[in-house]
Amino acid sequence: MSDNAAIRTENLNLFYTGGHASQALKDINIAFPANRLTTIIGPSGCGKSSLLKSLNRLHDIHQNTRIEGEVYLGGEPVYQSRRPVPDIRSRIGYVSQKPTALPMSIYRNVAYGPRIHRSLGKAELDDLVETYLRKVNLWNEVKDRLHSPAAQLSVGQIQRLSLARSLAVEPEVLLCDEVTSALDPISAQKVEETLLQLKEDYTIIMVTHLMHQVERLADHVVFVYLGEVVEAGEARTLLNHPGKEATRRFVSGHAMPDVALRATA
Ligand SMILES: Nc1ncnc2c1ncn2[C@@H]1O[C@H](COP(=O)(O)OP(=O)(O)OP(=O)(O)O)[C@@H](O)[C@H]1O
Repeated sequence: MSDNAAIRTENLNLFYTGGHASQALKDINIAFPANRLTTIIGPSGCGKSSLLKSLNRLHDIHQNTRIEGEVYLGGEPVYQSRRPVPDIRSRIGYVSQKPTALPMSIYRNVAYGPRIHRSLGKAELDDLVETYLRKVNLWNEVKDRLHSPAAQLSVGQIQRLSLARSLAVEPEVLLCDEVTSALDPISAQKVEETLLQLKEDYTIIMVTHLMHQVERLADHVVFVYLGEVVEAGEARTLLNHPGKEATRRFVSGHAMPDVALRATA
């Protein structure tokens, strides 16, 4: 287990217990290194998003899931914890593939989380909003219309605003679920550039389908297949010299055998 892990899982299992009961994650033991960008890759339906969401207890909002095992954030348990779940989530930000603006101004989108967690004066909030809009390279585009509805921004701008909103509560870890998949190529490039800057200061864990994005952004890669971690390691090594046959097939673009998950007995 890596000493510099920001977040790690221990014997993590996830079951969907609804009509089509299945085990989506099986005995996941994985460490995500601090201040690195880790991409989670694998064929469609193999459990990438399920793994990402299990890291900040996003499955809690669905009744038909069961989690076994544990996630440790900086050594503290995420599941067997006495802290309220919103406290835990404030330490692990999540940005989804669907760019979403809260129905309020650009300014208030960024100030929303910090206002819940801390009491801040106007000058402090102004500073905070500018800081996080700058961090996501959006400040210059919106500084003259901070109090306009955020919904008036382009989809690509809204995705960078979503990043700013997540970062404004000062998480240690940022989870990104295919955050460029809904964007045009130029907007996607801007988000990628932002992530490259952010990874200096944050632990970023990102699900992506795009191998060229993995090559551009990843320091570390986790390859998931059929709900299991097949292989994880330093990006260049894993991509160029995979240790497992399944990884080699996937990174070289071969079709993978059926990824339908096995039903639980
Ligand atoms: N809420 C749910 N209830 C039941 N099954 C689910 C639920 N969410 C996901 N699954 C199933 O769990 C498996 C893993 O899904 P998941 O979305 O984690 O895969 P993925 O690798 O992220 O896929 P993709 O790349 O297509 O987004 C799939 O078989 C999926 O159908």
